[in-house]
This record gives sequence, structure tokens and C-alpha cells, in this order.
Amino acid sequence: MTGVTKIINGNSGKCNGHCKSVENGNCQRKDSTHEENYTYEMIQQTANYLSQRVPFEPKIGIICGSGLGSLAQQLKQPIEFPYSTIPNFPVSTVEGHAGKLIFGFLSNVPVVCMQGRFHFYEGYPLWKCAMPVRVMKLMGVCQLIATNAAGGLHKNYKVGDIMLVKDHINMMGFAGNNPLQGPNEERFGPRFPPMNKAYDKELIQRGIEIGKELGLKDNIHTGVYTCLGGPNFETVAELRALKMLGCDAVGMSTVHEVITARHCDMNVLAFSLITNECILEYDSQSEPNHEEVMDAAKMREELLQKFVAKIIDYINKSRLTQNS
Ligand SMILES: O=P(O)(O)O[C@H]1O[C@H](CO)[C@@H](O)[C@H]1O
Ligand code: HPA
Repeated sequence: MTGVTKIINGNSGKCNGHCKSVENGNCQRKDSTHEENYTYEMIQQTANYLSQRVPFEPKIGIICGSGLGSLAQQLKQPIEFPYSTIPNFPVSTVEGHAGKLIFGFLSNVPVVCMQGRFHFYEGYPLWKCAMPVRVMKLMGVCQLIATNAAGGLHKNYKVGDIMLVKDHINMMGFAGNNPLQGPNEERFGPRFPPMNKAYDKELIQRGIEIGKELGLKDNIHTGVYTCLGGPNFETVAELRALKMLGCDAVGMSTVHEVITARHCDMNVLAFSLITNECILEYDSQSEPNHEEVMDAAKMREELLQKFVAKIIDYINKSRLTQNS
């Protein structure tokens, strides 16, 4: 392991025995897949560190997609933790992902917001990308709202549209990569969690209504999201194949977070902001880029803030108060 990994992971750097390239007990391999997964106790340590510094228990966790960090700026009484200061936490390396965990109140509900997420292409294994979801769970979060920027594959989708995720296709899982790989930690959830009811139907329905109330009319949809490993945008042939498979939007995140959240029995709502058209024709002159993704996110900043606030208000009135 590299020195950097040791600091991030809080590990000793000692290999637990399955590594063939061990010198003096220190693992010499540099690939991220070789890292030891977090133990339950490490996640607990992170959750305790935060709980001791935050005077309320967050109920809803929000993950901000690329360029969507302003969702966190509307939090009242914010308490911020740069990821680099949180024990065991990874750090964000992508433009448009500030790298802060922010606690506060939104629509009078205690929430925690990830202003920046972790992606596989940054070099993190999927379990590490999704680790903050488990920290949220141990802090008391029962509802996840995962947001992302995505390319629109469906022919009716336009830049600026919102797609509420009704299902996903775990392409990385097809290739044998999953955040739940490795020994199962029963204290989080079962070895073989179901995934056919991953996305809360009632919240999707309410999300559509809220979108319409906010004037979205034909610009709000329900659809199927898929995550590829990135960081390159897709080829024409890849996009055509994904379309044939039934994908409506494509990105490089969210699926591993949702799987981890469902494993530990969190309720999930996810939505994509369509930030660019997927290019399905060989003679197109356009090329996708991260700047257009960020620009589209900026353009929808205010609307998305209202959208999320209204959804949280609904969750609060319909569920959180009933359970307390
Ligand atoms: O999924 P989020 O984090 O919103 O970001 C999306 O935008 C970036 C590409 O522009 C990729 O990271 C992709 O996953
Ligand atoms: N493809 C993959 N990820 C993305 C895209 C895209 O077109 N847009 C934003 N994130």
C-alpha cells in the first residue's frame, strides 16, 4: 500500500496474508483492488467522530452529483467537515465535487449532505466509494437521496431534464465488480440483498408531481440509469448497446451507493439531471465534455434546490414524523 492509502484508510499497511508480494510484512502492491475493506469498527469510529461533533441526528442523506454541490448551500445551521479531516474518509479529486460533508437543516429536517462523491475512476474500489453511505446509516440516516449528472440516452430527454431513477442496470456488476464484494458484514445487511425494489415508488410519484408543480411539464421523467466505470465518455457503439439494453441515462456513479444503501435497509430516491445528449450518430460533430456537464448543472441549480427541499418536506410530513 502507498503511504497515502495508509493515512486515508487508517490501516497499518500490513498485509493480511493473501498478498503474494509481501516484504517484511508490508504489502508492496499498489493497486486499489488489493486494499483491505473497512471493518465495521472503522465505520463506527468515523460515525462516532462525526456524532460527537454534530448536536443532532441526521435523518436524510443527500449525495450531490457533479456540479450539484449547491444543493448543500441551502442547509441551515451548517456544520462542515472537509473529507480530509474525517477519520477513514476518502477524498474527492473531481472538479465540481467540493469534498465536504455538511450537516444542517433542510425544510426543518436534520440532514447530512455529501458535497462531492467518490467514483471508481478516481482509483477507489467501489466499497470505498460507497463507504459514506454506511457512515450515514450508523449516524441514524434512514433515507438516501442520491443525485447525479448523466447523459440522456432516451430520445425524449433534453439537457436540463430530470429523470427520477426507477431502476438501474449495474454494468460494473455484470463485469464482476460490486461494492458488497468480500466477506459480508451482517450488522449492515444480508449476504444476498434483493434489488428489485431498490427505488421507492411513492417518492418517485411524488417527485414527478413536484417537478410538474415547479413547471417542468414534459421535462421530468422516470427511467433506467446505468453506471459505467469511466472516466472516458462512451463510444457510439457502447451507447447504442446501452440503449438496446433499456438504459435511459448513463453516468459513472450512484449505483454502488444505492446498492450499499439498500443492503443496510435505507430507503432510496435517486435522480439524474440530464446534462448532455448522448451522441448516437457517427457523423455528429459534437463531443461530450465535463464543462458542459457543469454548465448544465449550474443552469438548473435553483430549480434543483427547490425540488430537493420540497421532496424533503414531503418525506418529513409523510414518514419521519410518523416514525418518531
Ligand atoms: O455522477 P456524478 O458524480 O454526478 O458525475 C458525472 O459527471 C462526471 C462526468 O462529467 C462523472 O463523474 C459522472 O459520473
Ligand atoms: N456519460 C457518462 N457519464 C456522464 C455523462 C455521460 O454522457 N454525462 C454526465 N456524466
